[in-house]
Amino acid sequence: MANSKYAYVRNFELPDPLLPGCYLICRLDGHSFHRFSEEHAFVKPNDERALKLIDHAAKDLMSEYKDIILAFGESDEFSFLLRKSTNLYNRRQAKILTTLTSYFTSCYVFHWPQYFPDTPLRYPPSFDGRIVLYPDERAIRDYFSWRQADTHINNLYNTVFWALVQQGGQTTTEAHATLRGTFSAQKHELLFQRFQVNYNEISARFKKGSVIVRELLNEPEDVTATLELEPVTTRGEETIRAPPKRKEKRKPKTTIEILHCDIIGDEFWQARPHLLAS
Ligand SMILES: Nc1nc2c(ncn2[C@@H]2O[C@H](COP(=O)(O)OP(=O)(O)OP(=O)(O)O)[C@@H](O)[C@H]2O)c(=O)[nH]1
Ligand SMILES: [Mg+2]
Repeated sequence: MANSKYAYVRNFELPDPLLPGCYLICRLDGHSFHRFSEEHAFVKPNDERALKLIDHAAKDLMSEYKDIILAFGESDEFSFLLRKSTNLYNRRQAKILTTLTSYFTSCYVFHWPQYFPDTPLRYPPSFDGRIVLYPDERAIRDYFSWRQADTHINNLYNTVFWALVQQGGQTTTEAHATLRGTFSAQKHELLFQRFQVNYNEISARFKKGSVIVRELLNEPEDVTATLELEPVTTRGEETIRAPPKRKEKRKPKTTIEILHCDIIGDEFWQARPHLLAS
């Protein structure tokens, strides 16, 4: 074959399988969103439009890839949990990471005009991505607790910081200096005393981030099973019933829900044992 002398280059393409039996977390993060948020005049510290947009892209990704069972997002990042038994693209790392990242990015751009109707995109945004393998449920729960704790710490800091700048008239350098070394309780107090803001009353979306979960739907009774018992004919005194049909193994029905709730602690996970089961 004319091409055969070139075909050896194929051998340089090495397989990149992800270890079986481990949970996969794919985390995507906006590239240089400090600049992107400035150029597109995001509201500080939280732009609800931007957060709803990134949630929308994440939900689209979960609709497209059914093996994503849970996602958590804050600021310019989203983490996606894939079930440990997933065989998506034969668990090829580059294939999974690149398709997820590019589909998510396309969805972000695709829905942009819906959330920013008066702000045309000045340049195309991009996201970086990584996949990390986790061996057990404990690590998965700790991973999401870590991201949500991060959301809380950043949001509290940013809320007080921008109150000091926007309402308190401090420069950004002064505001950083005011907050240096302060504990959480002191930040709450400062917000309340100086700006009459009760942090607990701030939107849950800002305080807790976005949790997107594939919830199990309660399935209605299987009506075909009852119909199968109806007699189809009689011979003499004998009633002949339809032969029992082989019951189809149905996948449980699911729905994708966006929540802004505590994922730290047992309650969330105990209510959803299906998430980490397979
Ligand atoms: N004003 C505003 N800025 C936001 C919002 N969400 C994210 N950002 C910006 O996006 C940044 C995200 O942080 P990082 O991911 O650490 O920073 P980055 O500039 O994206 O840098 P890399 O991720 O390393 O490329 C924040 O520091 C903010 O500047 C928002 O709702 N409002
Ligand atoms: Mg970023």
